[in-house]
Amino acid sequence: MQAENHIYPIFDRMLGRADKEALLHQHSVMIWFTGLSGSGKSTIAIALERELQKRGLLCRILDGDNIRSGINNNLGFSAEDRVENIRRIAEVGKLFVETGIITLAAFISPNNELREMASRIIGKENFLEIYVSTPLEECERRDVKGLYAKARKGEIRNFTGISAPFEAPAHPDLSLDTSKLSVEESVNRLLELILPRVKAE
Ligand SMILES: Nc1ncnc2c1ncn2[C@@H]1O[C@H](COP(=O)(O)OS(=O)(=O)O)[C@@H](OP(=O)(O)O)[C@H]1O
Ligand SMILES: Nc1ncnc2c1ncn2[C@@H]1O[C@H](COP(=O)(O)OP(=O)(O)O)[C@@H](O)[C@H]1O
Repeated sequence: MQAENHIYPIFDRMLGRADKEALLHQHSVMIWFTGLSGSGKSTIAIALERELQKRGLLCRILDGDNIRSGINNNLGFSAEDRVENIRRIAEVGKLFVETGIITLAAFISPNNELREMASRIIGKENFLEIYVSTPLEECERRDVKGLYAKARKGEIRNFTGISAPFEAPAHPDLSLDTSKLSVEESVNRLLELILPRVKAE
């Protein structure tokens, strides 16, 4: 009882998302990129972050390079591990969004169940789903990391698009096929969608 009396007044005084957003002169949102390996998720996120920063907007990118190599370095690509991967990313993403930061997550997140879980954790109203819909043939032609070749040879198991499924989102907020759109065109489409939401009045 005594502990509660001490703790509650402190929580009452804790600064909230609105205070952080006011400090940063922006509104936060989660921009969730989904698509095959090599579809262009990270490339577009990086280019978008630069454009938002030019406009005085603070962003944070979450991608395989900073998540799978760190907080999630004990996870692989089984169905169970992908659930835990996305769950942790969504929880971390939620913290950034609550800090007023525009958050860009670039993960394959290969099915509706995973993306719905992320949206539920972060809050539907804070979540924009961007489907980078570049066809498998183009991703495989690019084969940026040589992983498709290895997957075709059976050297990598459960490889999305080859030996593990990818379920396209039914109603994404935006679709970007990078076999047809330049990076600049994709970024411009994203800016049209995002700027009205994130700019402070
Ligand atoms: N089996 C298998 N399937 C898919 N991808 C694999 C696999 N093994 C390693 N990789 C590399 O890991 C990157 C995908 O990680 P994600 O965290 O985005 O995947 S997931 O959302 O949990 O499905 C993905 O990187 P991106 O190219 O950045 O998408 C791959 O390079
Ligand atoms: N129009 C385009 N949009 C995005 N990426 C493109 C485009 N054309 C070619 N690429 C190349 O495709 C690759 C996409 O890789 P990456 O961004 O790492 O994809 P992902 O994060 O989805 O795995 C990069 O080498 C990038 O330079």
